[in-house]
Amino acid sequence: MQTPQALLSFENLTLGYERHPAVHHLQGTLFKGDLMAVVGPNGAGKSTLLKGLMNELRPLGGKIRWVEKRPSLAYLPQRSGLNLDFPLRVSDFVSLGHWPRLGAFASVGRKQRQAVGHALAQVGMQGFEKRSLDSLSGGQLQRILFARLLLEDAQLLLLDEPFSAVDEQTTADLLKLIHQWNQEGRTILTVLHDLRQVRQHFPKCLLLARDAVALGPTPEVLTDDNLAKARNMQAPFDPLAPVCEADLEEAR
Ligand SMILES: Nc1ncnc2c1ncn2[C@@H]1O[C@H](COP(=O)(O)OP(=O)(O)OP(=O)(O)O)[C@@H](O)[C@H]1O
Repeated sequence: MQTPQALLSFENLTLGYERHPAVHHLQGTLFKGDLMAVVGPNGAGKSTLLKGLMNELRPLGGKIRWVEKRPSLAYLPQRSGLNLDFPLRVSDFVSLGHWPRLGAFASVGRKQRQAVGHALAQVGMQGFEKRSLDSLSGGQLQRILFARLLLEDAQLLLLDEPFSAVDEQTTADLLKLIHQWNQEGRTILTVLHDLRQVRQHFPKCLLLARDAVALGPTPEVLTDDNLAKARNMQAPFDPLAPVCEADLEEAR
């Protein structure tokens, strides 16, 4: 078996908003080809961590160290953060997945149109090319978002609650795609709430409750003890709280 190669390390990483931390002093390594779930209570900092990886947030402290150069990244935001209620054609929307590699102003040729058709077929949405986004059901929309991810062809995939409000069959189909991407050597970080799903499909896990409770093989992370710790550590985000208690402690 090959020795796993590190993709990035979190070095005492603190992320937050207006100087108030939402993820504290995170340490750990993500390896190339990891299939990792990020779990924790509401407000634990899971989406914040993905935003940090996307460079949407600058660390308040510490850093993310990419071992080689930053790989290509694709991000699936939480559905609640998306406004897709406009009459864009499905095929035009999925075509946007070509942008990161071709640029926004490149013309879409026959090869790219075929790739759109192929991606739609892979998510079971062939024949939907001309439908408008605002006519789709929630599960169909999620399949379309996955089709766009397919075209992005990124090495690191960040998925924020990809199965929320999605039925069992759609979840099973999308999980299959995630496994396929992983078998192709891509690294996948997925925010999830369903621990049964995590145990069944994600060999590695990061349990967050603003601080990292544990990171490693899923059976070692999702223990009763760790889950109880996560529940106890979870404190509501307080905009009036000191900037970071751990930092204050260090300064004393
Ligand atoms: N733009 C923002 N400005 C200020 N605070 C924010 C902002 N976004 C998130 N927060 C706060 O940061 C904390 C972590 O939020 P985050 O969305 O990362 O949690 P989460 O673990 O993804 O939660 P959930 O499971 O509910 O989606 C929360 O207390 C949240 O209110």
